[in-house]
Order: sequence, then structure tokens, then C-alpha cells
Amino acid sequence: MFEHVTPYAGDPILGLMDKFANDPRTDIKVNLGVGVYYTEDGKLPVLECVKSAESQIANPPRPRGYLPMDGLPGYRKACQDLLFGKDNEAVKAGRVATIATLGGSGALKVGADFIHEWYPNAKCYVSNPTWGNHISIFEGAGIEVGKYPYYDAATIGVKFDEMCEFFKGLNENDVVLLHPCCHNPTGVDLSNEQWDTVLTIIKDKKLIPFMDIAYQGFGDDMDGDAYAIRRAVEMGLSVFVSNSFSKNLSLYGERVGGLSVVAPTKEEAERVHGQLKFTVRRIYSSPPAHGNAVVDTVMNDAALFEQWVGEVYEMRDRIRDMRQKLQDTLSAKLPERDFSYFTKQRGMFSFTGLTAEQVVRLRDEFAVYMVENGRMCIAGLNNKNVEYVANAIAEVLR
Ligand SMILES: Cc1[nH+]cc(COP(=O)(O)O)c(/C=N/[C@@H](CC(=O)O)C(=O)O)c1O
Repeated sequence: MFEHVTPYAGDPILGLMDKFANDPRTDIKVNLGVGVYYTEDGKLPVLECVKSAESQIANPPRPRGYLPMDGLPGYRKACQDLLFGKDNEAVKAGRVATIATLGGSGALKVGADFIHEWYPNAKCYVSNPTWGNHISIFEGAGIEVGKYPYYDAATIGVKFDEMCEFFKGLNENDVVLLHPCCHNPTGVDLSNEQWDTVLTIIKDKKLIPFMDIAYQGFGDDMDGDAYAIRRAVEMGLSVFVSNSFSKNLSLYGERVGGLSVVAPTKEEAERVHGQLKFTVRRIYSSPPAHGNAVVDTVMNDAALFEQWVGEVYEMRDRIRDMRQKLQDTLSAKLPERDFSYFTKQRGMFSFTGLTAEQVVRLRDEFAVYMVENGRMCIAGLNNKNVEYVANAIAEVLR
């Protein structure tokens, strides 16, 4: 019956979690693989604002009825305020359809299915490189996926001119999947001026921008990291935005994300909203109650929101500190090499340029885990392991 089904090779990122968990070298192993924030003590944090929200939610205990297909109204408002800014004109005009989703992944899936249904000839173009699941999710929705020039290893920057020229060659309604901040896996972002240029091309060519923001607050700050999103709306673009609270609320397993679609008119936004709900119904029916309640509580209580922002910036700043320490330690060990990319890159990841062989050596010989494309999750570093990791990297580079 299923003899034709091919074996699953495993996920290059999530598969590392199992390998790491099963690695018996518990005294030295370091997890720099999956994009998860760990504290200075190497633990997954429960944010203080989440603890407060959960105690509110738990007392008195709430029944666990189905949520609306598009999630709690307060959750959806929270997504809109965070992404577009409070009092955004398009939001106030009712031109933004927003739904709660099963994490950022669920947002991408619902968005991809919607696009394939209503723009069946659209192709999707992702940055080269990008988060691998971008390709899997859009191909899984039946959409042909291509790559646009992005990362320039020679300059540790963006192949900006090539990227712009590539966009100019695309067809109307082709989708371009963009990282508004904290690019995964490179950590290399466009400047605001470069965003203005790219968004102008997208508008002129009538492309569909799909912005996936999973690390808001880890780059500059909540508003700065949303520049590309807000600029697209200011320019009158109809833009898809998938967001994730997995990292900045440390709620990975609660599956909390959102999908927003900015439409030209309120009437179109209402029709889009209805079809997004239908798409949710056909995939997973409705979002999880607990995650929705936590986000709704934190984001819509002024004191908890302020506390949350402060906790995100603490995570951001600790990552920045680890970038500097790793860069300084490696530079001292191998002064002939340039490690400035660690502090040039932003967000959770650094693209180290290590080869797959070197990454395998780090894992096998030193129990230091990274994604085989050379991506390192900086958030797995701390003051107790950064010297050890630097030594291991220096060894495989020698
Ligand atoms: C850019 C991006 N978008 C969406 C997601 C999905 O987020 P979620 O809300 O959990 O569905 C992730 C997760 N990235 C990390 C984990 C993973 O691969 O799933 C990672 O890159 O390690 C992203 O890095």
C-alpha cells in the first residue's frame, strides 16, 4: 500500500534537536542549532510577563472551548499594533485582515494556500539562502519556488544590485518572500534606504511582498525592526505579513503566530479575512486557546506589555554581548582572520562561512552543534561556553 512512500530524510534544523538531546557528552555539548533563545544559564526562559499572564489566566480556571477560526480579537489587535504601529491608518480604515495562526509556520502555510488558490499562476521567490522551511511550505502549497540573489559571502553583505535587477525581471503577482529584520540564516539585513528602493521596485512591478518577521525586537527595536512592513503600507502596497511570538515571547511550543494581509479597501480586506478563516478551517480549524490567551493578556495590558518589551531587549542585548565576546576571543586566537561578521550581523543567527565538513567536525569532535549550512544560533552561547566554542572553531579553521 505505502511501498512507494519515500523515507523522510529529516529536517536540517529540528533534526539537530534530537541529535543534541541524545548526545551523551553532557559536560561539554553546546546547542547552537535550532533558533531558540537560551539564558546565560543555558535554559529556555519563561518570561516574567508570561508568568504573570498565566497566573491571571489560571485564576479562575477557564473553560477550553473552541476559539474563533481567526483567534481572539485581542490577539489579532496585538499583532496589528506590533506590526503596523498603534493608530495605523490602514488598520483604522479596516484594510488589514489579521488572523491568529499556529506559529509563524502556520501563518506561512495559510498565506501560501491562500495565494495558490487566488493567484494560481504566482511563483514564489525566496532569498538565497533562506530559512529552509520557507521553500518546503510554499512548495507544499503547490507553488513553484525560485531564489533571488541575497547573501554576498565576499562582503558579508547583500547582493543588492543583483537582487533589484532580479525583482525587475519577475512577473506581475509573483510573490517575493522577505525578511523584514534579523535575516535567517545570515543575520544580514537591508538598510532602510535599501528597503525603500526594493519596495519601489515591488510596487512598480506589481509583485506581492510576503514579509515573514519571526524575531521582532532582536534587531534594533520593536519599531525599527518593523520598518519594511510599515514602509510597504505607507507606499500603498498590498502586503502579506507572517509574524511569530515563538522567540520574543519564548512560547515556542504554544504555537503562537499571526498572518496579516493589507488590502486596498475595507471591503476587499473583509473578503480576504473570510477566505483566510476558510483556509484555517480546512487546515487545522482553529488556533490553540492557551497561547492566544497569553498573548492577548500580555499585549493588551500596558504594564505587562512594557515588561515584555524590556525582557525582549534583555535577550537582544545578551545576544549582542555574546557576538562581541565570540568575535574578540576568535580574533585573539586567529588574528589573521576577520571575524567582524559576528557583530555586523543581527538577530539570533550568524552565518559563519564554515563548511559542512567543518560543521560536522565541530559536532563530532567538540559536541558543538550548528546547522550544516554554517548557521550559528548565537543565543546558545554564554559566558561559560563561549571560550570553549571559540577554541573549537579555531581548531576546525586551522
Ligand atoms: C524566519 C522564520 N519564520 C518562521 C519561523 C517559524 O516560527 P514558529 O512560530 O515556531 O512556527 C522560523 C523559525 N525558525 C527556527 C525554528 C524552526 O526551524 O522551526 C529556526 O530557524 O531555527 C523562522 O526562523
